[in-house]
Amino acid sequence: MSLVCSKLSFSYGSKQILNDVSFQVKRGQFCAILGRNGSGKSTLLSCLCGLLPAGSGSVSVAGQDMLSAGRESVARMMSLVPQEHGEIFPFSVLDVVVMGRTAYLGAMSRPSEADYAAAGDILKKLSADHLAHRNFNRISGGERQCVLLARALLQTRETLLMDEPTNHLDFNNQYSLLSRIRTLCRERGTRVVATLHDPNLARIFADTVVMLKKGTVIAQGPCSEVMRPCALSDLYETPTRRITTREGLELFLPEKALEAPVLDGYPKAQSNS
Ligand SMILES: Nc1ncnc2c1ncn2[C@@H]1O[C@H](COP(=O)(O)OP(=O)(O)OP(=O)(O)O)[C@@H](O)[C@H]1O
Repeated sequence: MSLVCSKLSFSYGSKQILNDVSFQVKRGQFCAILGRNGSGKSTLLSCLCGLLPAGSGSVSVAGQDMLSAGRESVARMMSLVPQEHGEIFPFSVLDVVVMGRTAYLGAMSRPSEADYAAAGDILKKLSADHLAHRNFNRISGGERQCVLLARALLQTRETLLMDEPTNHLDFNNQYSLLSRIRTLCRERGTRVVATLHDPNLARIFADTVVMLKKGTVIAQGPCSEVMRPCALSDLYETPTRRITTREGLELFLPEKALEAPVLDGYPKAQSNS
């Protein structure tokens, strides 16, 4: 019961953005997509859920072909939390979350009390129930991110696509949110495909990683096997070192951080590769 992306390609006009991208994500697994700015991460998410038409290749979820499926069928199998979220009609947060039920409603029907209860329940699980009656346009960027995550979780239990979910979040909330997402997905068996800019967040929270360089997958597999300094040096085109904490946690830093003048006067960082 996997999401299977096979030989997916996409171009904007004559500019090839994705080249034969293939990977799989099982139920309950968190897959991080890593790559430099402009490497095609957001484009990949848009192609997976049919917002952009793939030039070739296939995408299936639990054996169901997503590229030929109708919008509602796709929406029941995949939900996308976008990177940017501008102002919308001044809906309450609860109304925005309940929009996650749209794919399940008939043309003229309205969300039921049960839909609203489920929306409130998801907000509570994300510790965001205090926002329920606020105007969506008047909450902070990080709070909006959380509300759109709640909407996506209400939309489907199958697959969550997240474009830079930590974008608007402070240092503490980045860890809180990813930790909650991982727990929720394990409990519900939801697959997560998330683009991340910080390889350390991927190392801590993801099960698998796909490294995308100029639209081509250069490495993929379990984080513990694939996330090596040489692979990250190649991906980000900057020499990268691994630092292992006393607790055994592996973290990565570009060498330029270790050489930065700010380290003057501090004990030298212990790096082991
Ligand atoms: N509408 C568009 N028309 C033409 N080219 C585009 C369009 N949108 C994006 N691109 C180009 O496609 C490439 C991939 O963009 P994409 O947004 O997928 O990269 P990304 O890896 O998500 O980048 P970032 O990490 O900066 O968000 C970039 O070269 C970008 O300039």
